[in-house]
Amino acid sequence: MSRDMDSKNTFTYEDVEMIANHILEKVKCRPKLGIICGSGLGKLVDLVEDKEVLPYQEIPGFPVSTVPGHEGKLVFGQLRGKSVVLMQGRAHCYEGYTPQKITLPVRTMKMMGITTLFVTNAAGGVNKKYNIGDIMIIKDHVNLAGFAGVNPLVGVNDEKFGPRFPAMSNAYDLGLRQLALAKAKEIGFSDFVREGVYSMMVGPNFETVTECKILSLLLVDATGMSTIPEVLVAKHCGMRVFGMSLITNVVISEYDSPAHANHQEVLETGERRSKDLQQLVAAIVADLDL
Ligand SMILES: O=P(O)(O)O[C@@H]1C[C@H](O)[C@@H](CO)O1
Ligand SMILES: Nc1nc2[nH]cnc2c(=O)[nH]1
Repeated sequence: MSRDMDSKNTFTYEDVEMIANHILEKVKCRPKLGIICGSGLGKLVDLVEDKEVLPYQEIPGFPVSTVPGHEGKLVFGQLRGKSVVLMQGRAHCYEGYTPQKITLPVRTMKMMGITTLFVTNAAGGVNKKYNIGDIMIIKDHVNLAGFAGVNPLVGVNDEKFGPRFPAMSNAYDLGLRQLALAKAKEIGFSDFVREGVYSMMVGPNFETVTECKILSLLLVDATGMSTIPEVLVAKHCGMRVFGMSLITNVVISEYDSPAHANHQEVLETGERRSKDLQQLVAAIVADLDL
């Protein structure tokens, strides 16, 4: 397929179909479950057996992540007896990509037959009860980037993807949230697994103190720089969505505090919690009906 796809910022239905077919020609696996791994969470691929790996550079049009903690590989294989594809790393708008480009992999997964999407991310804890290392099951989001016009669904709408005005009141599937909470209890994780609201600003800077105070007033529990564009596109094309944030740091909400957020802490918390995240994801996937 032509590499012209790489310079595109928006993709037609036919473009996405071509990219999906290109991938399916290269791998044997035919998954129904897709998992996007957030910053420092790429070790989730350790759960996968019979791996088939495609670097994003080899997939026409796919944005390549430039951020440490995002490998940039599509990993197919078996996870607890289920066929799965993991995105080991994602691209973000703050890297200079359009919202349509960072969500191309989601539409491509849909076209490859994925019906359920798990999205994960590293996030800063806004809720004062949250601790570093907590896992938050996402029950809803506040699309702050969307308030500023950053939304992958802006533009011409092709009904073959989904409706012009998609509902988002049920973005994070209730059944999957209940399954995740039940599994967390079963494996003894209830003390650090919570349910809450995620928000996204484009980044790449972390929040100011006043921004953190505003997030708290907006009922946000954890904040990051990703996930929401992917969820909007996944819901638009009819996928079932489940989301999880690892609380890698707590946001700074006191003026004149000497503490500050940094990406190293984000990666270190991801590393420290990677086994727990693997255990929880494996337990959920084992009982998932696809
Ligand atoms: O890809 P995610 O949302 O997990 O990454 C978060 C947001 C930034 O990319 C990075 C900041 O440390 O972590
Ligand atoms: N915006 C934002 N993104 C994050 N990703 C990980 N931690 C944070 C944070 O504190 N703020």
